[in-house]
Amino acid sequence: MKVNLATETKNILKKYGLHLNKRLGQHYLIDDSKRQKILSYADLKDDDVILEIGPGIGTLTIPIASRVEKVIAIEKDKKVATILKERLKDYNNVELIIGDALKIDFPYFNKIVSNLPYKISSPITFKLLEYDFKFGILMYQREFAERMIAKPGTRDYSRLSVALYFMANIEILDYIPRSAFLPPPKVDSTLIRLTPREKINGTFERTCRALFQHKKKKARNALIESFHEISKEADPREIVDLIDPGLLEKRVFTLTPEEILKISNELKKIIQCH
Ligand SMILES: C[S@@+](CC[C@H](N)C(=O)[O-])C[C@H]1O[C@@H](n2cnc3c(N)ncnc32)[C@H](O)[C@@H]1O
Repeated sequence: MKVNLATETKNILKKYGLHLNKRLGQHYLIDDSKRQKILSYADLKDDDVILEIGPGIGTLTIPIASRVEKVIAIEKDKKVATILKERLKDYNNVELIIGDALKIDFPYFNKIVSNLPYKISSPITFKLLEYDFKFGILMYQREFAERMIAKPGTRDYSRLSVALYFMANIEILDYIPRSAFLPPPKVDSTLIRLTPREKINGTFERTCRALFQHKKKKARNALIESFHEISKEADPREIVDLIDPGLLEKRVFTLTPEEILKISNELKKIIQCH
């Protein structure tokens, strides 16, 4: 049966007198065919425990809850959560946590399915990747998704692209136009599958941070200028001069993730011996 998700959503908002708050990224999905796609990519199984960040009024939560063992839904907005609680009264397999997903330790989950609030895209992605799970079906602002998968030498290549290159496998699944949301945001969205790979170490993270503060400079200058991000004790020039000079001559935005890893491994060894 074809569901008119737009009418259903408008009716719920009207019934509860809810005004959506753009600052909380409250753009609710109203395109049922896109919702079905998300659910199908999630490949839901009876024994799945699904984490959902920002369930809103339950557009994804309710159909997910009817197919899996458990849903953990974390919603920051108390008023929205009250509506969701009411809508979920016939479901005893949803743990609704009211709070900021960035500040809460996640209970066990094996998959995450979320239409994310875009403001927290970066910190929530890194937080998620601290956990072990099978995969996530996640909606991001299109520009952010492009930065996630950007290649060296391109405009979008960033600290995020380098870290995620090692931490996750990212596949673009679909593009979602702004008209699929109520109210329509100013940007289009991208649906991705994110599959965790390896965890990265602290030195690598700090090296990326130092380098990408000066994306267009040569690696040598970037490292010296932001060496405080890596170590406060060692003398920057003394340390940096011990790194492979071929790498130091390259501009930061042209370094491949493997080259950045090499720099960070060399730095780690040198600092340990110092
Ligand atoms: C883009 S809407 C998605 C709503 C619904 N899942 C959908 O697909 O229509 C994002 C939701 O995240 C909530 N939110 C915003 N910041 C949050 C945070 N830090 N932690 C948890 N929820 C948050 C918003 O209140 C909003 O309900």
